[in-house]
Amino acid sequence: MDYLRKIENWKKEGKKIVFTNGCFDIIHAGHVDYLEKAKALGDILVVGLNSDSSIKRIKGKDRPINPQEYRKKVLQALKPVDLVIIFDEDTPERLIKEVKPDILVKGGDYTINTIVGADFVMSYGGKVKTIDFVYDISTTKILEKARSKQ
Ligand SMILES: Nc1ncnc2c1ncn2[C@@H]1O[C@H](COP(=O)(O)OP(=O)(O)OP(=O)(O)O)[C@@H](O)[C@H]1O
Ligand SMILES: O=P(O)(O)O[C@@H]1O[C@H]([C@H](O)CO)[C@@H](O)[C@H](O)[C@@H]1O
Repeated sequence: MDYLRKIENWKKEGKKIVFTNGCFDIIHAGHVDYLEKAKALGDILVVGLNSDSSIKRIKGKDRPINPQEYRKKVLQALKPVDLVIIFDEDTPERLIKEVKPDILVKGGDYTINTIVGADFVMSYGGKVKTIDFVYDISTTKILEKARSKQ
């Protein structure tokens, strides 16, 4: 797989790989803050992006608003993001096992115990971190606000 070759090359260059995942349906200030802080924990930021069908299963049939290729395009254009990989399962466990990141990151809505893949990453000495929310915003809140104005 092409993305794994890229990641292997970065590792050979001694770069620290940070991995996170999410839906990133409507990008907001919270996402940007989060991605900047995630990137600052290492050298390369790899983002696992939920496919459309996985979002439908997790968040309901009305989601996502934006299809995966559009979500990927926006995410890839953000400064801290080096690589976006779409995954189709409900959790990124398989992808985390492929990528073997040095640092696994999720938002402050998670604890180390609830982060999928945390045990795996810690098993080889990798680190697991959460990043606190600074902005009180989410894609769901944006949609609720927009719908209430209709
Ligand atoms: N306001 C925020 N501040 C910091 N991190 C955030 C914020 N909102 C989401 N994140 C983080 O961004 C990542 C991707 O989240 P996701 O795409 O599910 O965003 P969301 O806005 O919470 O979506 P939804 O409202 O649909 O659940 C997650 O790790 C999440 O913790
Ligand atoms: O940040 P969210 O929206 O809570 O996380 C989603 O959760 C999914 C999974 O159930 C927990 O890892 C995950 O597949 C998805 O990438 C989102 O992060």
